[in-house]
Amino acid sequence: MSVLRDGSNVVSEGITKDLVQAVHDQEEMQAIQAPIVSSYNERIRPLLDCIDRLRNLKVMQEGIQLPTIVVVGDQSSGKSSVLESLAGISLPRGQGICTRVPLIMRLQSHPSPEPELSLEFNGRVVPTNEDHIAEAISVATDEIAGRSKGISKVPLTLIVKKNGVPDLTMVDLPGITRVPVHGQPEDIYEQISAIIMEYIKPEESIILNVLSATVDFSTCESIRMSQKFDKMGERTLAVVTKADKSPEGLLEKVMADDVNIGLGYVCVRNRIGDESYEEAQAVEATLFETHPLLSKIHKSMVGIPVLAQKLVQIQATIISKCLPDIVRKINDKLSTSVAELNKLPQQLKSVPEAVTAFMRIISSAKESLRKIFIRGEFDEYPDEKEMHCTARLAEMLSDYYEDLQLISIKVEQKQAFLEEEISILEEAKGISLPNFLPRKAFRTSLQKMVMAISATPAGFVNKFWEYLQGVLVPVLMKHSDNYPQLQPSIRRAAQNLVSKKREQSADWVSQIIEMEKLTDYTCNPEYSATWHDLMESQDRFMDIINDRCNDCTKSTTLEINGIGEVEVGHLRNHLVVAQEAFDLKMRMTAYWKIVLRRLVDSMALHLLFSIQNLVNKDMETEMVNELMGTHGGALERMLEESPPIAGKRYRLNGSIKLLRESKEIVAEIMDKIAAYAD
Ligand SMILES: Nc1nc2c(ncn2[C@@H]2O[C@H](COP(=O)(O)OP(=O)(O)OP(=O)(O)O)[C@@H](O)[C@H]2O)c(=O)[nH]1
Repeated sequence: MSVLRDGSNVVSEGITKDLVQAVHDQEEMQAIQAPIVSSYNERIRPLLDCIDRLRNLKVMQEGIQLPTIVVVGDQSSGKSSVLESLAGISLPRGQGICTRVPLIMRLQSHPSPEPELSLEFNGRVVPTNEDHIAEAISVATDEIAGRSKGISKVPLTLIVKKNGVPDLTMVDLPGITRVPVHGQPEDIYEQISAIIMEYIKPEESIILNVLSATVDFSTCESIRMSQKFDKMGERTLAVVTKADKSPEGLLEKVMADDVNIGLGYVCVRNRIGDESYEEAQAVEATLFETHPLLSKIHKSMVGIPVLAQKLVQIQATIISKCLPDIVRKINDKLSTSVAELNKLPQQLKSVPEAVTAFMRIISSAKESLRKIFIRGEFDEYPDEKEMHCTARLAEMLSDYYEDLQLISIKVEQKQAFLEEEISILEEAKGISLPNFLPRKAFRTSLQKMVMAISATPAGFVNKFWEYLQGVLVPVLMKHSDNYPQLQPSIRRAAQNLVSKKREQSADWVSQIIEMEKLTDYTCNPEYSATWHDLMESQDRFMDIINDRCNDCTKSTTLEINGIGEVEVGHLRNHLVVAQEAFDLKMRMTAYWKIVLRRLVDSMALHLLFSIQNLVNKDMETEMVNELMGTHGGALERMLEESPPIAGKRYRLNGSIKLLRESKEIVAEIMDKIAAYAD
């Protein structure tokens, strides 16, 4: 049984299952000395061309991954030498880092005996030839990544059209090194890792892991890295180079498969020094046939021709497997981009068009504001609690009522029971009948209470308008999203409007406070009812302070309905005014309830009225004045498309063009596949 079979036990499903099967089928082929060019190539050539054309179009920029054979390996493991052997050309080779940019190598079998080589990078095509290719790659690398030893993720494409090469596209990546050599940036490892990961992460990538026979595979960085994304090695094929240098134990190493290589191992001996490719091929073939140790390795696992055959097979399988998905993704992305483009605001060409667009912003914003401020519908902002305005406003009003009550209680608790009332009555004394509660005393008491809470309504009004601004501005911004050039003016208009409204509310509140101070009136029958209830405790009160009850010596506390328990013992020194003071206190208590409710009720009506006016009338006027008034010029600004929208339109048009071209390319190949199937 071959190592390949052992190694593939772990593979179970999906693309990788097909891949492993493909490799098995090939293993069964008797023609181990596979001709690099075969009729098989002619079948996969169109598939490969299609993928290469998509790669050239840069369809990957649109997030569409293409099946790619990615060559990874530790530094100097022999990656470039393997590619050279496959392509039969010279690449920059040597000790230390040679590959400094991703090198996309497209090998194409070509009928003419004259090879054609060219490099594509930075939008240019540079023709070259076999004698100068290594030098041309070094020059292009310097141009992309600079002359020092730095690296770059900008790829360089090498097209090799040559008689006898396999139809293959592979990406050679910089070798992994942990220690920066002279002239390399300190973070070279991180930079190289980032590039490698970007290429090997997609499920569509086949990892060609180049391992030197001279090292322990489990210590290779490239194995560690490929296992991060392909833990079971299901899409990893290992090429073991330098078999000639380290033949001892190689068979055992690949048989043991300690590093989980699902797609199997191929051991090779690359060209060395000045050998020609023909010489190198012959030396390799002899080595694996005659070497006492290497000849024991199964023939399906040795030599560059076997590697070429395997890669061609794997590539064909992965491409045909991925193609339907690529077609679907291209179609999906195309319809998403077209829909996004259609959603962009229409490019305005004239002032009437700009006026219409402006009026549309106002009316759509108004409708949203009516929903959230007035009708309490928050379907546009289901999860943003702050935007559920009617509920928040109701909460704010109930907090406001509680605040007013708390302040009133604190004022009452400042002095002992009736002490305040007694002092007011003392000062309100005049030449008049006794036992006749002077109106002046009631007014004084009322004014003191009103003064104590007077700052609260003003504070509440500020808090409310601040909240309203926090809702109004985002709603307006959302509706004017397509015209960012208008947004500063719209924001300013909204802020000005809220300031004006806040001032109006502040004036209204101070008037309300003044009115409450001036007049003590209510038509609410609850006032009299409450006063009567409270006065029911008066007799008991008088008994306690006159010491006329049995238990009065023991306890001088009195329970009053609606007020609670109060200490009255200190009032025995004020027997003359105590009764009047009690009456004054109870009248004030009953009336104050009415005052507080009136303050909250009228605040609610005032605010809702203000909101209605703001949404229905004032907002439009303010916007028109701000945007079209003397400092406006908004309509002219609307005619110039904003840079972000123009940028988005440009980007979407670019994507759509690219995706349409891609769609045509894949449509062609799908037709061909359908023709084959027939
Ligand atoms: N003896 C022998 N030497 C080899 C073999 N393969 C590669 N080499 C030598 O190993 C050295 C490194 O090979 P490269 O192909 O440059 O390695 P690389 O992985 O591309 O190097 P970087 O891109 O710099 O990471 C070169 O001197 C090659 O000639 C082989 O099979 N046998």
